[in-house]
Amino acid sequence: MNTIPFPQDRPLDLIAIGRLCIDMNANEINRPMEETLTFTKYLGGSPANIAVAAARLGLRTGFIGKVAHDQLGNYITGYLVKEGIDTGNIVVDRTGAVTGLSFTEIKSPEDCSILMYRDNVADLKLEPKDVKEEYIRQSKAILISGTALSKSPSREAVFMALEYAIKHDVLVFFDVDYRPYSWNSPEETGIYCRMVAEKSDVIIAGREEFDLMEAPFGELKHDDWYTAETWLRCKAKLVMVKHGSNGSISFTNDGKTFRSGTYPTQVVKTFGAGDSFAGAFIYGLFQGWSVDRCQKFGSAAASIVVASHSCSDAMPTVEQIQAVIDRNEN
Ligand SMILES: Nc1ncnc2c1ncn2[C@@H]1O[C@H](COP(=O)(O)OP(=O)(O)O)[C@@H](O)[C@H]1O
Ligand SMILES: O=C(O)C[C@@H](O)[C@H](O)C(=O)COP(=O)(O)O
Repeated sequence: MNTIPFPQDRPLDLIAIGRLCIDMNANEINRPMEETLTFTKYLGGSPANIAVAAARLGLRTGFIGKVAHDQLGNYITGYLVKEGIDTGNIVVDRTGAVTGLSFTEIKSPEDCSILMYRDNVADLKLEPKDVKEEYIRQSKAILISGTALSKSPSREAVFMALEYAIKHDVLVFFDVDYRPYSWNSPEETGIYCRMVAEKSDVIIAGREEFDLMEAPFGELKHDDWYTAETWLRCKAKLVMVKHGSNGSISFTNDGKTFRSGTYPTQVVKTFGAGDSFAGAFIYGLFQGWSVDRCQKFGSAAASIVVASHSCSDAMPTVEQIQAVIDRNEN
């Protein structure tokens, strides 16, 4: 039996919901932002990156989101169409909201940061009425990105999607994707993310992100086993804790634990690791692979993306990921 039992006979594998943005990645790497002169534009936003990763690997992927009514909004939708992602449920904002921008600073391979411009962004204007029950029931799984919970009406739209997913046995992936800039306080983040995590089938997050959700449960434990126990007691079938360059550890509701290290690579920048990891990991679960194998596959995908300049554009194919695994096993 598969670790994760997906519903069968649905035209779509995965629908991502949330942020559709632009990454402006510094061309002059190993310099602070103040001295960076030029940037290259890419599709960005964590769920958008994961959707691209999944589609490149062959999953039938769709998206629920809102884009600005301008050239950047057109660019985003056009990019997704080129990747074979269904954009029929991406709505164009008519309130004058703008596209979220992420300017990346690559000071060194270990020292990277992101400067986000996210005031009045179109993605957070997604409304409950933009989320169609009929669309969600056509998919085997949805992917919720935590940042979409940071403001209304996007927050309510996500809860709507979550309820439709549960009603139609659509599997729920939750990637916490904590971006402090989007939230009023860590407490607010913890409360809303916890409400989704409690109803999710697979939770993917870093140590700090789990800590945010676990804070009100008592003294913070910063402990992966405590995390597993907390969330597997709810609805989760699988809990994935990411530890950056130290790899990841996952726990399943049949009591198993899996660890993965990382694949050696020439790191250009650190961001994009999580999204490529999630996309490839999710793909593996769809193939019915063991969690162990999915985790390695995710890790190999991340090693390719951290060695590249972009996130979305660099998402690898199955063959490219397999080549990394083979190279390191021989
Ligand atoms: N420097 C690195 N080299 C190779 N693989 C990496 C590196 N950093 C992260 N990874 C891989 O990507 C996964 C997710 O990375 P992480 O940094 O935890 O996510 P996020 O980008 O969401 O913070 C890790 O578990 C690991 O497999
Ligand atoms: O999510 C964003 O808005 C920015 C991303 O597009 C960016 O490339 C990034 O930070 C990727 O995140 P990660 O995979 O969690 O490192």
